[in-house]
Amino acid sequence: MLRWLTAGESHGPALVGIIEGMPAGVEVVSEGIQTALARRRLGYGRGARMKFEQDQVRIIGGVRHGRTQGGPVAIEIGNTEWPKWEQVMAADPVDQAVLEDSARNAPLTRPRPGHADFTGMQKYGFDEARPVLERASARETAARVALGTVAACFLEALDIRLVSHTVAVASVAVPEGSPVPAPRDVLALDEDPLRCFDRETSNAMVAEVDAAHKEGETLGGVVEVIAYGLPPGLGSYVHWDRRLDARLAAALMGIQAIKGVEVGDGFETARRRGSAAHDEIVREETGRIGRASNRAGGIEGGMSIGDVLRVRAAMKPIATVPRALQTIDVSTGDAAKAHHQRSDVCAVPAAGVVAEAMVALVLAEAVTEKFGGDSVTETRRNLESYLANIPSSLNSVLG
Ligand SMILES: Cc1cc2nc3c(=O)[nH]c(=O)nc-3n(C[C@H](O)[C@H](O)[C@H](O)COP(=O)(O)O)c2cc1C
Ligand SMILES: C=C(O[C@@H]1CC(C(=O)O)=C[C@@H](OP(=O)(O)O)[C@H]1O)C(=O)O
Repeated sequence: MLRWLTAGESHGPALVGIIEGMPAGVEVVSEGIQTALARRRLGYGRGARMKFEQDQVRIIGGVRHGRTQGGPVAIEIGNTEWPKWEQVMAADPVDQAVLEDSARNAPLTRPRPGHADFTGMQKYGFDEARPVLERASARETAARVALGTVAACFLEALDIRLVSHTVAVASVAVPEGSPVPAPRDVLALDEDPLRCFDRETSNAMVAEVDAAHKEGETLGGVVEVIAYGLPPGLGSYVHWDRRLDARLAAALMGIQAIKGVEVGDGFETARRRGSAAHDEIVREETGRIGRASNRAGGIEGGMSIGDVLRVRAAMKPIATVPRALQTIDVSTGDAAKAHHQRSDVCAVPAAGVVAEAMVALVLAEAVTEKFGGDSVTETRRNLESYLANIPSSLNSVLG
């Protein structure tokens, strides 16, 4: 069983992630995690905070000399901005006079529509939004990306590789039928300002972000995660919570601001007739039993079919709109404008990197569930044995 948790606040000293159940022998190094975290900070339209704040990675358990040991892997992501927040976010009680003097501690009583502020205050009994936004903030996704990197290293040892890219920013979308990126395209994707695989669309996305910025607006969009090298049979049709599509949807919906998930052609499939909706089963030149298309996104019956997996997540526009929205100042009861100091205009490229991490975690969990193994060598042996034992009349596996 693979399980994982994160802890920490947006302006706290550090975030912490723990992943338990990772087999021994997975190659993991701090530098790899640091690189993944740097990718999460990329993207045209992110706010000033992404530039001045740095993530400081420290693996504090479960890895020795670059390999997992079978125990829980714990990763700390220190925040270089902590000294500025030491009083406001102190775990232990702080002198009230010091807090009252601190501009940073000014009560946030004008909750932002679209964020967790208002309902979080009602639910947890706070009279201002600071304690809510500290945990609701997507800063927490840094810990998920760190854990997702460990999951991706495990998957890579089994020749399963993931790629994510931006397919839409607001209404600017890559043309229907555009080529999808492969693992070899990751460097080029990371160099693109929007992590978009289509140069012309990327230019139009940059213009869209610029226009939104100028007008005090924010934007959402759509990201896609693609996984290559999956065996058939991860997940199951036998129970709703064992379905791979259900688990991927929950994981992606669990990312802040994600409001929709599509598997394969998703909503477009619902508009098609049956004969144009499914992926016909064909004998390929290699003798392998394959599919004539990939509309289903590599999942049927809640199981991976051994084809390329494609899932998409739709992100709503950033809630902290510079052209601030109507709210109520809960300290006076009067109508007011929602609080706004700074924010991202568009964080869709970062959401793609987070989505990739979430998909890696779900796939790693599904792999450990099906193939087990206390070491990655054992997992690999079990996977190869399973593939070798699929009867030739059913063989959809290459090589
Ligand atoms: C990578 C990333 C960056 C984000 N940056 C901001 C931001 O700068 N300002 C903001 O108000 N919301 C930002 N959000 C979105 C909020 O976290 C999100 O709107 C909030 O949690 C409420 O969304 P929910 O209703 O889906 O929970 C970001 C989300 C992600 C995934
Ligand atoms: C810090 C990160 O994202 C933050 C996520 C976020 C939010 O409300 O979700 C709001 C912004 O923070 P602030 O309100 O302090 O400017 C983002 O910068 C990060 O991704 O590392």
